[in-house]
Amino acid sequence: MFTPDSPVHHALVQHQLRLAQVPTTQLFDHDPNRVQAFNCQAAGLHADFSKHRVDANALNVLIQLAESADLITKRDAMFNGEVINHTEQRQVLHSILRARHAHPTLGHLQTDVSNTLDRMATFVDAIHSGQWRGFSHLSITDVVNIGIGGSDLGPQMVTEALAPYQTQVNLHFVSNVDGADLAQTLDKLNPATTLFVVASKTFTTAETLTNARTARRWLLAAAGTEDATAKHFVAVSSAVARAVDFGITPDNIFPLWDWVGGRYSLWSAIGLPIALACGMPVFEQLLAGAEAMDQHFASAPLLENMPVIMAVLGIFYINYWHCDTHAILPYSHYLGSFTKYIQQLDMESNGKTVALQGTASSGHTGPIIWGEVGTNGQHSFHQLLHQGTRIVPVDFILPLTTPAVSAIDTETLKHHQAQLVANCLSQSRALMLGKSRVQAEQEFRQMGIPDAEACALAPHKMMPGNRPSTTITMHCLTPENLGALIALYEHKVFVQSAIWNINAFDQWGVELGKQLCNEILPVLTTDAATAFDPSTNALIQRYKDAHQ
Ligand SMILES: O=P(O)(O)OC[C@H]1O[C@H](O)[C@H](O)[C@@H](O)[C@@H]1O
Repeated sequence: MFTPDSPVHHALVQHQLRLAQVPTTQLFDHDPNRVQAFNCQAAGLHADFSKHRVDANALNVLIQLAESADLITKRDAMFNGEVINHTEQRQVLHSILRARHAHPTLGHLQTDVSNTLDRMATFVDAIHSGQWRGFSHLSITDVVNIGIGGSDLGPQMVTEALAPYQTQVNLHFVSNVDGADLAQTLDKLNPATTLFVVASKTFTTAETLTNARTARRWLLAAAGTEDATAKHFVAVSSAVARAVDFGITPDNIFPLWDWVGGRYSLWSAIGLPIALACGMPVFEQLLAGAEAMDQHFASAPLLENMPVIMAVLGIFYINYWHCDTHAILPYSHYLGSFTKYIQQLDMESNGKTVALQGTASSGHTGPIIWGEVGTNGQHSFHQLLHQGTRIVPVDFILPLTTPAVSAIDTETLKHHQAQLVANCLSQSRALMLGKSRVQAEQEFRQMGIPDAEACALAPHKMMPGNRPSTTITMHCLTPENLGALIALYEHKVFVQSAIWNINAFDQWGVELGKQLCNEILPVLTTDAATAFDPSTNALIQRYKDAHQ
């Protein structure tokens, strides 16, 4: 448990005070073995933790913090299917979706999973072979995934990340209830060759159902017959009856289970778009990569456990260095949506103020996650990372090689990749080294600026340095490595929740907005009187005036 008055807590306060006085470069000077000691290798990923503001003593105490929170017991409880999501009375078993080896007690769930994978394979094959035909007997060329949150971000991020593996249908994702999202997608498509995947675990999500109904009207207007729904709509849901009520044929509904959280669901049939775009073998490679990370998390000693080290370092910065935010900066164009995906995973899981027992949690919990692909962020917000008043710990994610592309020859592509890598390594180095007053003055003098003025201007060029980062590298962004990377973050989030003693698997905060939306919507669309707070009433009036 995360108890602020414990000896471990006091030790960490002292370590922070001590380490705040030690430049990171000095940590390297004191420990010639630091690069080897502060790195971790697992499931095709390598993490360099050596640029962090910790030494072996501090890291040992952080690991004690994890031990004192009963991390190992909690981890095993999750993998063994105990009901750890106590507010929803649910097991948390996304790991079963990717477990190839027979689980000692959860074999019945593995059977359901494997039956669903078989159904997915048959379906994907029918689409790819052209055997599945639309209302006018044409085969399917385009698939539109209609879903939001966990029923959108995962498959969207993965298909983008695995773009070099895409050989089959064209994929589109519609999530926003703003009609422009669906309209812009439909504008490009031919109803006769378009298939919709309505992805919703609960099948109650208003945005998804509104988009799905409008898409169905668009289809039926072209097809002229209700029968077309069965040929152009499939669903992924744990609420099969609701999907049937919507008009989707039972044979076209892929199941999902309440032991899979929405933001952990891309490994289930929610990943159908991934299999449709890249093929079932690629989807299975993704699962295999995640399983390799599960095995590492389940068995490696805590001090050599990649998600555990990431998690405890994160806690050190949040609770002892008082860092509020954490940047995720992937140096890969293919990982353009990775940060957005981790935002949901991390912030929806650990954005909590209540401990498991219902009391207020002690200290801050989940970080504010933000970021952008390198090198774009460098020309935008990195200024704040280098010279802003706040320390922002960073994860740099760097595939070392990039897959061949058709429009650029291999040598030129290699040249681009070298520049990308040089940028990534320079950023983590610059964050760590900063720039001293002497260096800054010298640079101004070299520009021909007189001494006195160079001294006066120097503070503007100075950078504090000692800003911490992890660099995660992999040989290439393969499906396996991507699976491992996602699972790494899932487990990092879990470890932090275990130490903060919060439930990472519910999301009651999201519900209030949904409830209030259900109250406001009828007032916007009918003559019902507004009876909310004065600000909301006035805003509703502005909406009504705009629609006079
Ligand atoms: O899949 P659905 O039931 O439609 O839910 C979609 C999303 O809804 C809510 O916003 C939840 O907070 C998310 O965790 C979930 O992924």
